[in-house]
Amino acid sequence: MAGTSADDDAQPPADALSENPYLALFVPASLLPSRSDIHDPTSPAYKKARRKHLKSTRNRPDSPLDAHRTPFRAAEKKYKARFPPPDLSDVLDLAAADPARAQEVARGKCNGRADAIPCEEILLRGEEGQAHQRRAYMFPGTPGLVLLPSYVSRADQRRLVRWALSDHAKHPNETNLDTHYVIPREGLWNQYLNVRKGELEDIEVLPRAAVLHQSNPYPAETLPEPPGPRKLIANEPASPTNYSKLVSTPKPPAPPSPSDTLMAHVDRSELSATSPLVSISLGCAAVFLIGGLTREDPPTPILLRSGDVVIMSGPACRRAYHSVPRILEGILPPHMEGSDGEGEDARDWEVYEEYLRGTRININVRQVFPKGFDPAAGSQRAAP
Ligand SMILES: O=C(O)CCC(=O)C(=O)O
Ligand SMILES: [Fe+2]
Repeated sequence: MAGTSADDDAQPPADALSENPYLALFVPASLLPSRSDIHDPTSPAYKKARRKHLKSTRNRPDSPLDAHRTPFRAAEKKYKARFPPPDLSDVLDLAAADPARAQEVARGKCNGRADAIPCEEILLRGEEGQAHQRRAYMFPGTPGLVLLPSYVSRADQRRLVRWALSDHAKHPNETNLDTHYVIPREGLWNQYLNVRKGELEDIEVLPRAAVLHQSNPYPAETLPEPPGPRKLIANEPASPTNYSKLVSTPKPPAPPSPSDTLMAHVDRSELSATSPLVSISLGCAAVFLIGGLTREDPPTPILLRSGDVVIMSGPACRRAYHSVPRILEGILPPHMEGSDGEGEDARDWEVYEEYLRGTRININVRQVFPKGFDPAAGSQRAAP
């Protein structure tokens, strides 16, 4: 976070105050934007970032994707931009209207707006009269999309972070790193924890290519290309009829990605194109874009914060283009900081916090096979 001085603290965040009536009540001066803030065009930080940006883009060739920039691609480029930092005022940010999340919102250098996108609010059943009754939001522009802001409790968010890193990202589960590296059975995260505790000497993680160079299961034309301008992905959607063919074709390893963002794609691996997908966001906030069945449909931008849940359901939404072009790294909600919990929660949280500060974790649950489909036989079972 940018450093502050007494002088810096005297500057009120004019735009933020006009957007969020709760800010004035909750924001400690140390959290207000400072003169060393990249969002302030008069600050030295902004000028330095501008010089760096001009220098780094001087001789860069245009990506072939930019020759015809679809509305989806244009939106991705906008939110990806490092300089100048993107304006998020057209991004839906429901936390901006929730007094319970005012501190979390106040930390952001760029926030969205609670009224940026038309949506319909529904009070969740069975929560009437509770202090913080949770709500769901539906979108007339994207049928099948449901957003449940702040659905996961703060304690559960911390539990899920531990579960994702320590319990889930290890054998027998596969991660994208398994494609390129020989990963220890206890998983990279647990190995890292043991090294930090001094219980284990650091082990070098070797690229698979270095270990298995003599037996490459992939035909030469499917090998990943070196990182370069991004290419559009258009895999054949899975279905009960082409399932056997798809599973018997080796999947080429994905090229190494320069960052944690997720390019526009349609979820095509599920044979069931209509069962709902449930997605939980943890850690740093991110801009999520969801469009239509082609990249020509302009996407809806939504800021997903820690604890938010998205449900993608129905044929239009399950096969809609979506992406995560931006993680707002460096800023965590207050409840993801500090080991002030009890028991399990207080145990070595520091290392999780340190990791999360630059990261967003997404956990999603999806049904791959339709009811009655037998993956071993590769066919639909006859109805009983
Ligand atoms: O990170 C997200 O919110 C979306 C993840 C996603 O689209 C995917 O895993 O297919
Ligand atoms: Fe996806």
